[in-house]
Amino acid sequence: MERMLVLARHGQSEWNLKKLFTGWRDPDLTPLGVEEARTAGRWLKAQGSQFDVAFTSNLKRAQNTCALILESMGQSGLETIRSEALNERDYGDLAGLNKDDARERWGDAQVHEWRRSYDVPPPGGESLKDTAARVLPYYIQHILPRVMGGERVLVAAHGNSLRALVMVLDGMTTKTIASLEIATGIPLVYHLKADTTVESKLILDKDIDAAD
Ligand SMILES: O=C(O)[C@@H](CO)OP(=O)(O)O
Repeated sequence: MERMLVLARHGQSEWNLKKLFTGWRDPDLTPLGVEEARTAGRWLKAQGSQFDVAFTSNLKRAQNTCALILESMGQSGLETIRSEALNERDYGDLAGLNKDDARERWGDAQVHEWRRSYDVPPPGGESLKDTAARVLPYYIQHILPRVMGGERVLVAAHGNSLRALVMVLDGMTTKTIASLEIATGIPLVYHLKADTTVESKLILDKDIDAAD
């Protein structure tokens, strides 16, 4: 039985381009972000993947990425389930601020701690631990049963909501998670064992031949 789970961060958003903390704000993809999503779909198609169901967040950069991936795989209209549980971490009072300005104001170390530590929340926002506390129950209750039932599942979401998931799948610690970055538009292709742990992981980047 194929237990395939593909995690894809959205393509570049308008606020990624402007280097603004985004969180639950809802900017759209840039033209580059649209292209990244289409390319991800082409890569997945080139390696023979098809999906049975897709999950995405309540934010349009992830929803549009999901739709563009499916479109370039010839799978537009596939069942797609949206949930706020998969949203980006809430960046609280930092949302809308420029990341370079924040580093000047609070210092590199503090800003890095807010962005990448496990349990230090940004002011008024969610830590990765808080984010995991909503992503993981949703994964266990809604996504994992579909994967274990033999369906091929796409999850199009966000840097930090996916870090919460990868932390568990890859068995990372609260320390090693601090150095994990998830690139825009690069799908992570997992196959799971019958006990729900990871059998294989492939990072689908440009080394994969995906000529049109
Ligand atoms: O601003 C955000 O919402 C996220 C993702 O772009 O930023 P960071 O990488 O700093 O967690």
